[in-house]
Amino acid sequence: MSSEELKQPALTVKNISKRFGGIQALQNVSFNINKGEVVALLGDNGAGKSTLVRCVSGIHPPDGGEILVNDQQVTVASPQDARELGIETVHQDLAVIPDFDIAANLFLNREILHKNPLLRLLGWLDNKAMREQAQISLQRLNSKVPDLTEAISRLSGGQRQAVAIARAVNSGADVVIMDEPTAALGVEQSAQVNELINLISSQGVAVLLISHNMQHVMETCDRAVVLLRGESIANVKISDVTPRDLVGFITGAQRLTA
Ligand SMILES: Nc1ncnc2c1ncn2[C@@H]1O[C@H](COP(=O)(O)OP(=O)(O)OP(=O)(O)O)[C@@H](O)[C@H]1O
Repeated sequence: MSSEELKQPALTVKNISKRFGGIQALQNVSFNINKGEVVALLGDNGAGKSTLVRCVSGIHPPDGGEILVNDQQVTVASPQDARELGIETVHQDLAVIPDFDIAANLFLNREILHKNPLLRLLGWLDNKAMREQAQISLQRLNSKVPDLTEAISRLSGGQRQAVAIARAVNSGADVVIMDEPTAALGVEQSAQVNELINLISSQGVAVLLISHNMQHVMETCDRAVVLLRGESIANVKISDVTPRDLVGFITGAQRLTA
């Protein structure tokens, strides 16, 4: 991807607002993520991060504002809409099915049907094709997972995370949103997930990362957007700030209007 293409916004949110009863969860939040950019979405508990992710991934309709994908205004009325628009979300619970094998999880909701027309009609799946493609997409992510027929329940946290990220990338997503991808992981597994994030961004995928871990943000992200009580109060390049600055924004001690 050329450096010009990398400057194009993959995802833009403009003046997104969302209220739940008496709580203004989001108030006119605006920012964009360029192709190949990794942007951290930061904020204290209750700041509005998950609500924003849910608006962008089609779970909550925003009360107002616009969402643009590749500079085109879109309506994201359901998670299916988000997927079709190239927005994939890796939620904290990962939504993997523990008893299914790796390949089956990679193709969840987009299974490849059997080549034989009669068997297709009966809903038979082409397991061989799914395993072959699963192998290719995990290799593309340099993921060290064991046998693809291994049940997800037998994988480590980092390997499950890799499968969930591979699934998102496998779908050809332009934007991948990750909710606390390393929260439950050890040091080595977190490093693996960081490598995956670097790799997919180098392939032009825009990444929005929710994290409470400032070291992870400093190592992995290009920019940070900070929410405070539903408002965006900072939009900064990581190379311009220290972890202390970020904590200052999160707690509201420092403010820098986006
Ligand atoms: N479905 C809902 N119904 C009512 N209030 C909600 C709902 N979802 C979120 N809220 C409220 O909106 C505000 C923002 O919540 P949100 O979950 O987006 O914050 P967050 O930044 O993701 O926090 P955390 O880091 O704790 O996950 C909070 O006050 C929360 O209680």
